[in-house]
Amino acid sequence: MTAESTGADDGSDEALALLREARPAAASDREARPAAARERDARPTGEGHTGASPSAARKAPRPRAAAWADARAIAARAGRAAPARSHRVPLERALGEILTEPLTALTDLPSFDTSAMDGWAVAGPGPWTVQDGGILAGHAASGALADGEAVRIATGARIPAGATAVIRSEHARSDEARTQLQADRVVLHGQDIRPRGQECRSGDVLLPATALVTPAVLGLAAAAGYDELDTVPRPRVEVLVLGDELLTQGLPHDGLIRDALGPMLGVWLRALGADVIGTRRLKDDAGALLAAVTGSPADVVITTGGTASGPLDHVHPVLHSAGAELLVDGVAVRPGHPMLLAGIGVGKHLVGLPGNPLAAVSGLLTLAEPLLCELARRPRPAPYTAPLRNEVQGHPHDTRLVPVVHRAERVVPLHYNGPAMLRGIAAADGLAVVAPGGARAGQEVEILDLPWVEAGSGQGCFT
Ligand SMILES: Nc1nc2c(c(=O)[nH]1)N[C@H]1C(S)=C(S)[C@@H](COP(=O)(O)OP(=O)(O)OC[C@H]3O[C@@H](n4cnc5c(N)ncnc54)[C@H](O)[C@@H]3O)O[C@H]1N2
Ligand code: MOO
Repeated sequence: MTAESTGADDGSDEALALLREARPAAASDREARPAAARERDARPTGEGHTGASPSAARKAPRPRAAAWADARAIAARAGRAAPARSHRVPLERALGEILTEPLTALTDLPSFDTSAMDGWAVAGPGPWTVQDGGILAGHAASGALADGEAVRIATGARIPAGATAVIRSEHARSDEARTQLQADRVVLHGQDIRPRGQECRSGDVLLPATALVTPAVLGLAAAAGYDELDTVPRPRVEVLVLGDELLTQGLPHDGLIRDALGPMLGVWLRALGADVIGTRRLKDDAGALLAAVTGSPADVVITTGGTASGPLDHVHPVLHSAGAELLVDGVAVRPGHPMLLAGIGVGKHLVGLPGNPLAAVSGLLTLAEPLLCELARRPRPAPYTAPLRNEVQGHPHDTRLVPVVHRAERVVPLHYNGPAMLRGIAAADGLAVVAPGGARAGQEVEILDLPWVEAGSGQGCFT
């Protein structure tokens, strides 16, 4: 490995480091492990869960991991295959959702002939006799103008019947008595009048169904008379954070560690367009997990941890008990290879993210992102590539996802990209997809943008 290359963090580096140290596990190390972990090792196999035995799940041969691109395609297909849904929501709740009905104008726009400028409405050629008063925006129709008459008018006000043009205040002069008006320049017929229906006629299709509701679409919908819109609801997501070893505050102690995923995933999922209905922390208890999974009202349940084959890794046996269909069971990607995707009912899915935090991010972007995007019927961001500034060492047969930051037309692979680390991804603005075998400096690699730095996909930040 060159000084600038980044290692294949498939766990082998950590394993080699341990071997090199050749240090027998000290009794104090063993004792420092959480009581729950000691208990879980001591527990007879199969205890503490309902349904299929974890040991059976452990011993059953696992199917071959899906290739990374195949796993994403399967997740996307699962989302597309879910039954189409639509709801009617007030405008302000529709932002970031996809229209299920065309946006058809409910009115002409403008809905009346409108003054485009502050000035005078005039009828026929000048000079004009100025009428008393004036017409302001929001006022009902005023009296008609006869040829040779003018009246003060504000931008946005209704053009009186008979008016043939608007003259801007700065382009005309009235006499001292303010009864006669003279134009400073040629007055063109219809100038500075926005005619009714200039932008659209009632019934015109302004946007097709499938359009993304952006802030501008909300403005257009309001202008065109809408109070509510028919859209694809955001997929409802519930996050279940598993692990007896997790603390929700304070410093790590006695083998317990802070939960890094609970604070991260809910907001990340919202940035991916999900309606996160809750984040629950569960102990390593198969019964509790089964109840949480089968009782969840969410369209997508996201679990963290428990995907591997340790004694308290309950996700597989619980899915078996729940009669789930495993669509992806392991992905040839580092980190994150134990990630999984299962169908848990009509239109309902579970994404099992591995517990190691960067591995969980990998699962989020590999499986949850395409699934959620398709469930919400949102367009997938177009894939793009960027050249690497530095060589990245590859995994022999798995894809690697490596945190990178864009710098001067290139992407710089970041250190601290081990499966249990968040330091690299916290400084990153994307993940480079490095094919098995690695990539040279200068080589183009696919980049997965992080949702808050996404540019050009039209979905904005934290929608
Ligand atoms: N025999 C094998 N063991 C493991 C394999 C394997 O292939 N064979 N794969 C390793 C890999 S890779 C990963 S990733 C993990 C996945 O494990 P689980 O999904 O079962 O997750 P846990 O065992 O519950 O946790 C793993 C690790 O992550 C920490 N963790 C869990 N949740 C959180 C959280 N919310 N915040 C911060 N850290 C968390 C946990 O304490 C563990 O250190 O399995 C390997 N083992
Ligand atoms: O590397 Mo594991 O794949 O930590 O998820």
